[in-house]
Amino acid sequence: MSRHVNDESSSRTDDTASARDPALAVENLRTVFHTEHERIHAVDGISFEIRRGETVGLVGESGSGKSVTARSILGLIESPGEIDPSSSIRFDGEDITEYSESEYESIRGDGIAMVFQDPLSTLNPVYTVGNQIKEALSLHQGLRGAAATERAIELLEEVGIPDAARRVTEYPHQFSGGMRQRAVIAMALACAPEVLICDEPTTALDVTIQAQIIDLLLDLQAERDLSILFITHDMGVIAEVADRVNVMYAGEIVESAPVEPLFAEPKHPYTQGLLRSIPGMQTSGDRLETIEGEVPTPNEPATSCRFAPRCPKAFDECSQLAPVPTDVGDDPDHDAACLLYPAELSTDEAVTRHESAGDGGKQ
Ligand SMILES: Nc1ncnc2c1ncn2[C@@H]1O[C@H](COP(=O)(O)OP(=O)(O)OP(=O)(O)O)[C@@H](O)[C@H]1O
Ligand code: NI
Repeated sequence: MSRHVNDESSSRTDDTASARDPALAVENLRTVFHTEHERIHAVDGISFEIRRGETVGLVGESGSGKSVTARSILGLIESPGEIDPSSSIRFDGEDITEYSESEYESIRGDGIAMVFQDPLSTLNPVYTVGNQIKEALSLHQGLRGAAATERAIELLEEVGIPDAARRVTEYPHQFSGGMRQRAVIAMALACAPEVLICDEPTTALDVTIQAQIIDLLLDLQAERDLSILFITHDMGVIAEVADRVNVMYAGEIVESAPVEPLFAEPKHPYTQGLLRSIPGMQTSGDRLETIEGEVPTPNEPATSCRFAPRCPKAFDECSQLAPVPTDVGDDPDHDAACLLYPAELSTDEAVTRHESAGDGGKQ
């Protein structure tokens, strides 16, 4: 959402534009679930990009729409869910939201791979870990037999599994939780993806193992120039992994910034609340704060700020007008969807700005 008109036109005239194009560009993604009684706007008009070799974090409390975003990118939304036709997800120069199931199959794994929270949802208990990696290698790289076995062992070594030549013949239940997640990452790498989506990949693991898996992902990214979308509800993890952060709330991105300014100067009251709720981040002497209340289910179109009922800074207009992503100050890379911004304007002026941007598009 920081794609300002000038950036776009200048990159088009540049010879190296394609090399600098983002690996993945999500624009105005809307994913709706039609249930018997309501329409749930699980992802409600979000835009972000992942550049090559970059890790973009998507962070927010439970129910904010992170996993639906990931599943939308991979073409895994099933009835009663639907991606609105006005949405676009560009990968390799094409809008993949228009892909058929067989076209999606051709990019899943090869182009965009995913690592889930629970490795057992990816690993099949009845096949050895090695055979599952070899299956991926055969499908995506055309490798079979001894060459595939050799490559599977290499991949297990690459993800830090000791004694890989022996473990390649073992079953998932013979692996510990951390080793299983490493094996899943090896499977994802077997497809040599450009983009890796990690949905809470460390949430089920204890803290030490969690740190090891994060280190592994960062190493692999540097070696393979991977673009990573890292989904978590944990601000502490985001601080370690992300180059850029998108904060999600009730289907919307409420703040977007490179990681340093996001932590140093969070602008959206929701981000400020999330940061106060991580141990060690609150001002000394304060008790650990959590944000009161829960993420509402976005079952109506946004006609107000969805965070307003929980927001300590809310004023009347917040419940009457939906804010749009806005530059918060001088940094064009730092946006917040909040009526408090742009900060240099008076509240009335800012409200008017959001009103007209909401009618005619974004800022
Ligand atoms: N199949 C479905 N049918 C109806 N609603 C759904 C479906 N899948 C997700 N939702 C709704 O979409 C919203 C976003 O869910 P999502 O799983 O993306 O949240 P999340 O941010 O990943 O949360 P968590 O941190 O708990 O994983 C929620 O309100 C959820 O109830
Ligand atoms: Ni989720």
